[in-house]
Amino acid sequence: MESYNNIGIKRRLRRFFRGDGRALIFAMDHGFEHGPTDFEETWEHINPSVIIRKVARAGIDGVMMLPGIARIAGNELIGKEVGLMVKLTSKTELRPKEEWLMQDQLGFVEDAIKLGADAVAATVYWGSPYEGAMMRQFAEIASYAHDLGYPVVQFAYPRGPYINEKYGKKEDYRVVMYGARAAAEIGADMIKTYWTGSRETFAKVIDAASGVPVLLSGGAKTDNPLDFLKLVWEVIEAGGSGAVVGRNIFQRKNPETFIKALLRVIHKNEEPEEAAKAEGLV
Ligand SMILES: O=C(COP(=O)(O)O)[C@@H](O)[C@H](O)[C@H](O)COP(=O)(O)O
Repeated sequence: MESYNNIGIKRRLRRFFRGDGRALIFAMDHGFEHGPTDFEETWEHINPSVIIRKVARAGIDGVMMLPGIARIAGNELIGKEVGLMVKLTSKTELRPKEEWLMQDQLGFVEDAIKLGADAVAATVYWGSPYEGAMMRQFAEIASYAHDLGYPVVQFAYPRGPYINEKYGKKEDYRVVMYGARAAAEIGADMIKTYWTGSRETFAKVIDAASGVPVLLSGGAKTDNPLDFLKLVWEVIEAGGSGAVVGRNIFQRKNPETFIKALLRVIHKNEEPEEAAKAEGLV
């Protein structure tokens, strides 16, 4: 029975990655995690169908959404070769700040499967006072999903009071590396995490994940699109498996052009300047 499940996990994971083992995944959970104001600059993208249509048209490899957004915009993915990742945990920024270090489960593996998901995802804030609860939550989701042959993606985000005390900042490579290692050890099939500031240190994070693909978590939009292309270039040069990007795509007026430039960097090994020029970004 186990071998059946493993093949399922492998096949579904491949729906995100091209033959080069890399992927560009569009993230759209911001209306919940940050609030709808994240869409203010490009308001038409508040409608998930509008932005999902654009990203699919641009050739994105995968999309990550919460169950309700997948329900609203799922039609846009029918007939497209785009992997669907449904995230099953989250938090709002409306809750008291002392609870921001916890993500709760808001959907179930069965819901994701009914939505046609190829993978499910859950966040663990390593170092949080609620770490234990998120570990259990992740383990329960993973155990259930793995039994059914579905891969589980971990957003491995070290966050917590002791991290700052011990390492100074959560982006210290030793902290990110620790989170990625913990994600691999708990059974994640793909890891999304922070940039560590240099190619060399990010390569160590990848080593610590021991073969589990590590993707960059995008972060805030850069004013100059070239800066973000350069960041993704560094991730790929470090041996990273790609990027999961939200704001740097949907907060731009021309997301399709930007995606095409990112795909050039990720899949064609084009230098950022070259990719930006080819897509008319500079
Ligand atoms: O992890 C998330 C939010 O992280 P955050 O608490 O803002 O550091 C995800 O909800 C986002 O989808 C992810 O960060 C990717 O989106 P961008 O950071 O590229 O906008």
